[in-house]
Amino acid sequence: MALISENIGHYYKKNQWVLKDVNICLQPGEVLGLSGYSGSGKTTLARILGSYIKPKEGQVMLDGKKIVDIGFQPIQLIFQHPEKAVNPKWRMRDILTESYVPQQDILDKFEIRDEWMNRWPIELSGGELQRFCIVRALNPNTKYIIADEMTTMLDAITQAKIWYELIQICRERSLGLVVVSHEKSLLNRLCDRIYDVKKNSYASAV
Ligand SMILES: Nc1ncnc2c1ncn2[C@@H]1O[C@H](COP(=O)(O)OP(=O)(O)OP(=O)(O)O)[C@@H](O)[C@H]1O
Repeated sequence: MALISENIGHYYKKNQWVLKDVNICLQPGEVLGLSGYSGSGKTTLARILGSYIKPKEGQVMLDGKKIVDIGFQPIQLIFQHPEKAVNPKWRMRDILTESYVPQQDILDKFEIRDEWMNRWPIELSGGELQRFCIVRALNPNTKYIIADEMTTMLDAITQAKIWYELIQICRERSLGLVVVSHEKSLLNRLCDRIYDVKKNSYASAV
């Protein structure tokens, strides 16, 4: 069930192309990095891959088919700012279980404590909240995860723990993972391949 972007092009202001002729193929279980300087279009591409933005040119295909907007989305995005990705009027238990009920072992892996379940989002730290967003994205029907600067605001130890667990789960379940980051060292450590958004080309992770 490959995730393929065919000749993607996008602009926000007419004819000022942010992306042009982007062709990406991501296989299940593969970890792909998106690199590029600030403003090069990484987030734009991530949102196109996750069907948050319809590109001006080209299309995204999953398993040879166009992605439909209705129903559960098999491509899940995780954003840099978890507080913007949750409903502030919902308690954490409801946020977590909106689309499925995670098993205890996955909550343990991400060190999500039972006492947090009755809290409101504002009563958790950014790192705690992000762990809920990650587990929420790991619905059994998820096929691809797109993580856009997901751990940028976390300390190095928490960052390392989260990536370790997420990559293990992705490998076990054969989920494709797109890691968007401006940190080349992080991408080199995590990814099988890296796509440079501005150069429109792949470079092998070293
Ligand atoms: N909604 C929008 N309307 C207009 N221009 C936008 C919009 N979103 C992004 N842009 C512009 O498109 C370009 C690419 O932005 P994008 O956020 O995709 O880059 P990025 O590589 O993710 O940057 P960063 O690393 O700083 O987050 C930038 O010049 C940005 O100003």
